[in-house]
Formats: sequence, C-alpha cells, structure tokens
Amino acid sequence: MNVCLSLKWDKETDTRTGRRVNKGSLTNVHNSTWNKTVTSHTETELRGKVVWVTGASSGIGEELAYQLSKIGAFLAISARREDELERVKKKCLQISNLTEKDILVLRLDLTDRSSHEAATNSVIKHFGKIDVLVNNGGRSQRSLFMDTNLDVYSAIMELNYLGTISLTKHVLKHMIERKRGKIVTVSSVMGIMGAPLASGYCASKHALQGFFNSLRTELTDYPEISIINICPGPVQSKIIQNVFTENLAKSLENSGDQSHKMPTNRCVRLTLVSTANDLKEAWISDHPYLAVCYLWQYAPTWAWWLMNRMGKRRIQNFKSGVVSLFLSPPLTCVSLPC
Ligand SMILES: NC(=O)c1ccc[n+]([C@@H]2O[C@H](COP(=O)([O-])OP(=O)(O)OC[C@H]3O[C@@H](n4cnc5c(N)ncnc54)[C@H](O)[C@@H]3O)[C@@H](O)[C@H]2O)c1
Repeated sequence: MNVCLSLKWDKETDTRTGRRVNKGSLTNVHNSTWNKTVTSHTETELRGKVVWVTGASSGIGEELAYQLSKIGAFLAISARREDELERVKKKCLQISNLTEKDILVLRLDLTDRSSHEAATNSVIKHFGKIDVLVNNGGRSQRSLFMDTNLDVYSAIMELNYLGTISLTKHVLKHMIERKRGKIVTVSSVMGIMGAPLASGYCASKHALQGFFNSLRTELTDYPEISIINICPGPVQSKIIQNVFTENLAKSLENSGDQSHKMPTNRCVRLTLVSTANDLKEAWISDHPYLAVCYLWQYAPTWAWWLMNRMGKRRIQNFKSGVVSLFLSPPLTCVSLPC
C-alpha cells in the first residue's frame, strides 16, 4: 500500500492580483523515512552535477535545459533533431555562466536501442561521469482503442517504455560502478490513472511506474542511487502537436488551447526540487487533476464513476474535433465530491 507521508502545497504570489495564493501544485511523497523533511534541499543542489536530459528539443525537456543551465549543472541534451538542440544550447549559453564545453549536444533516437550504449559512452567520455539521467523524451496519444492500429501501441511502448529502460540500463551500469546517481523519469499522472483516448499512453506510463518502482527494490545495496518518478498533470508543451493518433502516418489536426495547463517553467522547477530531494514519486499538477489522482489512489470506485461521466464528454468532444482535457472546470466543480 502506498502511504502518503507528506503533502507540500506551494504558495506563490499571483502576479496579476499580488495575493499569496495556493498554486495547487502538490508533491505527494511516498517515502520510507517517516520524519524526513521532504523538501529540505533546493534545486541549486544540482549545481556542478552532470545531467543528461532526453527529449530536450521542446517542452519540459527544453525548459529543464534552461533551468539546469542557470543553476550551473553541466548538460548533455538529447533528442532526434540536432538543429533544435543547437538552438536550445545557444539559449542556455546566453542565460547562464556555462561555456561551450559544458553543454554536449548529443543526437539520440530513443527507439534506436542499438545506439544507446555508444551514446552513454559519449557522455561519460565528455564529462567523465553522469550524475543524473532525466528520462523525459516521449509521446502521448489521442485515439480510441477500437480505431487504432496495433502498430501505434507497439510504437508507444517502444518509445516511452523500452527506449527509456534501454537507456537507463546503460547509464545505471555506470552509476552502479560509481555507487551513486539519480535516475529521474518523467512519467505522468496517466501512470496512476486511466483515461479515454489515451489507452496506449496510459499503458506505457503505467509500465514505467511499475518498472521503476521494481528497479528501486533491486538497488537496496546502493543507497546513493535514487529512482525518482515524476508524474505531471497537463503542462504546456508540444505534446499535443506530437501525439500518436489511430495510425502512425496521421497527426492531430487541432492541437487546441494550452492556456489552462500548468506553465512549463513551474512543472520543471518542481521536478528539479523533487530531484534535489530524492523524492521517490512526485505528483505535479494543478487542481482539479490532482484531486482526481487522489481519487484514483485512495477511492477508485469514485474515480471510475467520475471518469465514466467525464470520459463520455471527452469522447464526444474528440469525435466532433474539439481537443479537450478530460476535466473541464465547470464539470469538475459540480462533480467532484469534496
Ligand atoms: N505536457 C504534458 O502535459 C505532460 C504531462 C505528463 C507527462 N508528460 C511527459 O513529459 C515528457 C516530455 O513531453 P513534453 O510535454 O515536453 O512534450 P514535447 O512533445 O514538447 O517534448 C517531447 C520531447 O521528446 C522528444 N522525442 C520524441 N520522440 C523521440 C524519440 N524517438 N527519441 C528521442 N526523443 C524523442 C521530442 O523530440 C521532444 O524533445 C514526455 O515523456 C511526456 O509523456 C507531459
């Protein structure tokens, strides 16, 4: 059973009203040490560390590169498009005190597993070590199971799950030799709950959750190696533009409005604080999505009832060409039990 030992609400000053507000982001900590102060370290603990970020060409990964460079971490940034990574590197150099050699641009296709060992060796050769691997690269899905080609399910698992654990295997070998390191995996709240139109994506994130929760139990002889699962709710990024649909050749026509989602920089900052504090699992989300995570975790019967109601509307919207999140605020206000 998961025990929620510590809940930390972040208060921030709302730039529009000037009031101190609860931003609704909460770190849900599953931790074995009852009296540990869960967020005693700030993200600046990562200064001087060698951090390898996959999927660094856009969204959460790109913002991770910016915040880490400002902190003073040495960076390896990976994705498939080298020109985009060079753009990210250029901006990192502009906003930080890092120099050219402190940021390694390394082209990497997570689905090309045969390249992962050589890529890992390149990072080690350049920096001499890897302190933190951030498994961030991945794609989501928008399609109904019955309309979706099985090739899509295979591709999602190949990228989000097998690609991630393949790279982890090579990096972990190096961390085990050093007896230290952090493996941070950007999972999702979809690794905790289920949702219509995303069955393959949810399956891949559930697979990651199960995998890393199990891997952690195999590493008890290495207390300085941390396995950290980050579960964001909706965050502003290019995730919708890049989603898998019912067949591999088709992309989504309408990526919809993102303004209701958590700003990327906030999600990344909470991810880095979670990393600095070795949190085993962090749920990073605004309400009402966060409340639904709690229902899934602690009152699944209510969660299923709620999801059935909301899922129906989400499927209707999808069929009529509207990209919607599975929770629209008015519905949540009336539906969510307090
Ligand atoms: N944005 C959200 O709402 C949200 C919520 C929960 C979890 N996540 C997770 O966050 C991670 C980052 O997504 P994002 O929201 O920034 O989306 P994004 O589409 O902006 O970024 C995804 C990154 O992954 C890279 N990528 C895709 N396929 C790849 C491949 N084959 N090899 C290497 N890199 C590849 C892309 O190039 C890009 O850099 C993903 O794992 C996603 O599942 C996102």
